[in-house]
Amino acid sequence: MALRVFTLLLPATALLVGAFLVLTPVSQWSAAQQETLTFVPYLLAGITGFLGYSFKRSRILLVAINLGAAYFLIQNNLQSSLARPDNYVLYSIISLLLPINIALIALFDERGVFTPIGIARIVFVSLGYLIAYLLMLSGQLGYWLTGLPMSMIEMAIYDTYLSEAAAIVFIICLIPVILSLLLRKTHTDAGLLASLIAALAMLVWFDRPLISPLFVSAALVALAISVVQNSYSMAFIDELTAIPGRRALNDKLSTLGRRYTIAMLDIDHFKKFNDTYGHDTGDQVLRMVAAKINNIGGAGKAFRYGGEEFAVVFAGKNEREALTYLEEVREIIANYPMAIRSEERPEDKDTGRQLRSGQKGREHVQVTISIGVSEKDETHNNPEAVMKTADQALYAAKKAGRNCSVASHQPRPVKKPSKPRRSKIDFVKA
Ligand SMILES: Nc1nc2c(ncn2[C@@H]2O[C@H](COP(=O)(O)OP(=O)(O)OP(=O)(O)O)[C@@H](O)[C@H]2O)c(=O)[nH]1
Repeated sequence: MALRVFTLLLPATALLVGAFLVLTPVSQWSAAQQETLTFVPYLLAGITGFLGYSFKRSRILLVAINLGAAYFLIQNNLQSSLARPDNYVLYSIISLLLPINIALIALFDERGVFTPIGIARIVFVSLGYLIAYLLMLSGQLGYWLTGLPMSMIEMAIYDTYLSEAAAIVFIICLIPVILSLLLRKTHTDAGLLASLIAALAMLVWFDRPLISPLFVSAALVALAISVVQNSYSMAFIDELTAIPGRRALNDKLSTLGRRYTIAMLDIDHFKKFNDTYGHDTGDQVLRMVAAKINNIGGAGKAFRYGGEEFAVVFAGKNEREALTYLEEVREIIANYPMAIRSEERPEDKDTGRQLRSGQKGREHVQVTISIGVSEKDETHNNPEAVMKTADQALYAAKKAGRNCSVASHQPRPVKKPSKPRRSKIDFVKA
């Protein structure tokens, strides 16, 4: 899980670090260049918001509005000293609206933009900024200063402008944003966390020249990237196993060169497994098997072909070379004791008795896979033909007793199945 979250956060982290690193060089740009830079966030807010709308990522659209509106107020009303009462009140309002809106957006589910709830959310996110803007225009904001709590008036936490109250709000708002990322593990949630951190950095170092255009731009680009990554995942990554799916396999097959090997892998007696332990435990097994296959050596690329069938493509390798890695992964899976929760007791009485005699609470099951493998040669000289022969070899592996690999050029199992699984089906790990 940690690796997945780390991968999700990688582009956003790179962007924020990049924005921080260019702060000093950018402040040495000419006045005209700096002026141009201040328009970039508007453009990015428009593009990101449009992407969010087009790809039905309403939360992305809402954050783009949130960042865009805050940036508009900063650029138009906060380019003079924060010692002015109205400026400080506006700064304080922005430092509360930004994190609170992001935290609420993190809690929202995805909804259509032009639905009553979608429109209500857009109004809600924009309203605070609109009211603040109108009050600022009327010159009344400064009068509020006397009404603000002391913790907001104290200008500094150490040497930053952020008030203690705003700092506490930021910390509280981090909780739903981080929880949403850990639970949903989506690119959108990674973009939301990046936006919150960018907002915090911008407000903490508020007096640094061009901090707002740079950090708002970094957050908006991170959000736009998250939309693209999300669409890629939906199209190419299998949702259940989180490894590339059939479409990604077709893509890979179209790029193969002169030498390659394709393997087809299938979980043995998976129907019986599902019937015995239930579909949810079956899904758990599929994820475990996919994870092991995905870690295969020899630069093999794993795909979920469909159902309980997987494909591994070895570019630049022959059958013999690929078999070393495939046999390795077959044995890893065969020897892996998968713990299942005790409430997932099998319906089958015999298996249940065997399970109960094992470790209480942590029952272990074990599955095996069969493998068919084939390389490109003169007769099978395109990926479709190679896959077909790999499939025939897989059928031969099933007939030979399962839990073994068969190569198309050598139609006997590479290694005799240590535990043939033709008739007696037993998933319980001894
Ligand atoms: N839990 C779960 N089961 C799935 C999924 N996709 C396919 N299956 C099941 O996989 C089973 C495949 O069964 P079969 O094709 O008959 O093959 P098998 O039982 O594995 O037998 P052999 O391949 O001959 O060893 C079916 O029961 C499907 O319902 C899935 O996403 N989740």
